[in-house]
Amino acid sequence: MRITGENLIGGASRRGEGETFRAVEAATGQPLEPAFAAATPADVDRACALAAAAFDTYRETSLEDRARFLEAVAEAILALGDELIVRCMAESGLPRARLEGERGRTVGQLKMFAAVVRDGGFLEARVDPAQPERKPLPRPDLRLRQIAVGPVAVFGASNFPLAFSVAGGDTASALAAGCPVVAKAHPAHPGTSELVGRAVQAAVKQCGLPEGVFSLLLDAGISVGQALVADPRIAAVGFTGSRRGGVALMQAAAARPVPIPVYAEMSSINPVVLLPAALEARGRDIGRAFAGSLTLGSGQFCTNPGLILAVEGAGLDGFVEAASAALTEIQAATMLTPGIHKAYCAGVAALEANPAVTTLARGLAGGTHQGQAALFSTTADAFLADHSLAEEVFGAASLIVRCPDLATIRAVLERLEGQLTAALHLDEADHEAARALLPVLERRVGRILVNGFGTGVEVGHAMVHGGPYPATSDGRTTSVGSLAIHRFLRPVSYQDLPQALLPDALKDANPLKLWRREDGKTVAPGA
Ligand SMILES: NC(=O)C1=CN([C@@H]2O[C@H](COP(=O)(O)OP(=O)(O)OC[C@H]3O[C@@H](n4cnc5c(N)ncnc54)[C@H](O)[C@@H]3O)[C@@H](O)[C@H]2O)C=CC1
Ligand SMILES: O=C(O)CCC(=O)C(=O)O
Repeated sequence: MRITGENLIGGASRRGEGETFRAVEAATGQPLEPAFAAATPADVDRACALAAAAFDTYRETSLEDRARFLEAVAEAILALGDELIVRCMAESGLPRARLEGERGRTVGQLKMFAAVVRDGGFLEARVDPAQPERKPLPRPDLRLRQIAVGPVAVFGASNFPLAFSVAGGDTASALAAGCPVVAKAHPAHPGTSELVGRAVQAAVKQCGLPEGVFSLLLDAGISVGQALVADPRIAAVGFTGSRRGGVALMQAAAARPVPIPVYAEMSSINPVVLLPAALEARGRDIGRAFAGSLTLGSGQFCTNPGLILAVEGAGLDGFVEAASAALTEIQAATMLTPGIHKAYCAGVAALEANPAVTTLARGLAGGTHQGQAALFSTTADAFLADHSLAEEVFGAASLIVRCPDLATIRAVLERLEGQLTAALHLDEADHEAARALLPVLERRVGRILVNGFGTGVEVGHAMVHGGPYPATSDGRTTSVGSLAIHRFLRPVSYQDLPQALLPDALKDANPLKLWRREDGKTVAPGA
């Protein structure tokens, strides 16, 4: 499929008349063909108008039709074949195996949401039948279901150009909920975005859906994104990226005459706590495993282990030695964009220059656009005194905080901002210490894991990829897993509506065969 550099507005392709820009080959910094042209305010307006026009039809598509559409998107992405992978490798600098895996995750995610839609449980149908004889007052007939919130603006992430981008988790969950999507392509991978966008556009057509169900807009800067979030027809926003970008979108959404929710996944340093018995027994092994997780994808994961907490002693020394030895052998790897590489180098330089920080190890030096891994240490006192030490350095850099005792580890955790994940490395003898930390971790993070690292998020029903601010803008939700659909739904109650006017999900005959909550009890279809 030829990449044209056009915006996809409903069923049409339209060359923008805004600023022209090119994708950059991540490995070399060289511009790639073709030239892309940013959308104009008129393009944003048209995409939003089409999305609004499609909304009532799309949100009432049958569960089966909507599920088939999601599967058609998955098939269309696979049908792009190797061309998608090759373009994505060039634009992101990520290796083939990683991107093939990410494509599998993207397609799997769409299929999971197809199954969620078919199941219908997300509608959360509830029926409280009327009680006309109730004293002192009769009870009305009340029924509830979840409906789609409206058109959703999706901002793709630079670091997951497939699974968190144009047809990634935000788009899949919004479409599953019944929301049209207007996606804003990340300027770091516009070609990849166009290819995937065309696959979604083709699936919309193939399934006979209104064209406004999906549009894709291009921009090298921020004006299109700002206009999109300000558009009165947009009802919610999904975003993965920097704290600065996420907060700017939250502010833009809050400043609207009608504010809307922004689901932004932003920054996280993902504390890893090494408990004493585990450190003593296998500190070196954990150190080697840590070096692998830290440098995966050149460290460009928001789940990257950026902070290690442990009590001083021989166990920690063994961990440091093994992790440092492993890191010094690790090749530098191409980073996603020159800007992200520059930000990483600045973050590492600031740590190197901090008098309270010791540089323990650096990975092998690389080329101009390659990130060189870095491991640092500091004391708990220094960490607690200097807020900058808790800031995310996006890339393969991590800071070990040497603590005098477990109480200090707890104090450091109490001081951290909200995080996506926390990991505990423990043996059975550490259970009591872990039990004391769990309430703190539950307050601070979205996912607590044991004897592992947070990189590589499983897409499933029990996954939370979220966390209190600033890990995300709203810690009550997740951007990965089936629960993500709830970000784009809202409940509506129907009081005393005649059967003929009720949605199928709530009719007495239960034609959709849903599990429902009837008078407070969960009832199987047909029971
Ligand atoms: N925590 C995470 O998951 C990630 C964090 N990052 C961090 O973000 C930095 C920059 O990476 P990017 O991917 O370029 O993130 P970014 O936040 O700068 O951009 C993400 C998207 O939001 C848009 N955007 C940014 N600011 C905006 C604004 N004020 N108004 C409207 N739209 C706006 C951009 O055009 C882009 O499409 C990295 O160096 C890293 O620190 C990047 C990727 C993932
Ligand atoms: O670790 C993962 O699989 C996902 C990480 C992520 O969501 C991100 O880096 O933005």
